[in-house]
Amino acid sequence: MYVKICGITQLEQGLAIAKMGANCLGFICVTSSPRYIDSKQIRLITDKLPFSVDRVGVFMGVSLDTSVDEICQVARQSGLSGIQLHGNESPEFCREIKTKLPDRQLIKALNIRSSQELTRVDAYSDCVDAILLDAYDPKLAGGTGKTLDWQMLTSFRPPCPWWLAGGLSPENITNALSQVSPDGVDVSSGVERSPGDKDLELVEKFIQQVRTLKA
Ligand SMILES: O=C(O)c1ccccc1N[C@@H]1O[C@H](COP(=O)(O)O)[C@@H](O)[C@H]1O
Repeated sequence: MYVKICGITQLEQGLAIAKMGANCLGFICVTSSPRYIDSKQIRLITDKLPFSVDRVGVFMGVSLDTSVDEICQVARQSGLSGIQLHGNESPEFCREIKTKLPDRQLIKALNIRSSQELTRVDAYSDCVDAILLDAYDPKLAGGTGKTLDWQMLTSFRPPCPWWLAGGLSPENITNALSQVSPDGVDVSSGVERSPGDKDLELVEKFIQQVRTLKA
């Protein structure tokens, strides 16, 4: 199972988490987030990471008016291998990013309120590499610590890979994975002391639990 640890802001923590066996580190490129990190700081971390570890930037493409070109520029400057779109980006916006950066992994995050909203996935499954499902919050796009209703996802099998996010932690990951079968999991606030400051013990516990359940 693919494990992404998101909201990395410190070099030493990023390197330690890579050593623990995370498949991917996430960097928040949304300026309004308390986990925001700029291109220069991301580059200092990505330059030192092993090539085997993916490095994904999290963006909000439309609602904060970050254009395709700005995202591409940050991706290149930061040495990102992937882009996670966590705003109201359309499938066309995703296609434009994929055309300009064909070699980067593209993940579209959707904040889901109800089982009816799962059909939103259909419009994206042919233009992204993975769909990420996160919980809905009226004020914040992500990093909220809110969980999805896992019960509504027990038979969720989209035509593309999908990752489970939203309020995951070492305490609830076993329960979550006993109900749903994602291709990957993504965690941020559930393994930190304060926004952007990861608790390495919690990160290790989280990764170990996932590896015990799903190799
Ligand atoms: O973490 C943030 O501050 C953030 C800001 C804007 C968009 C997305 C953000 N984080 C993403 O939210 C999910 C779930 O986080 P959590 O585990 O519930 O804290 C995750 O994909 C982060 O990448």
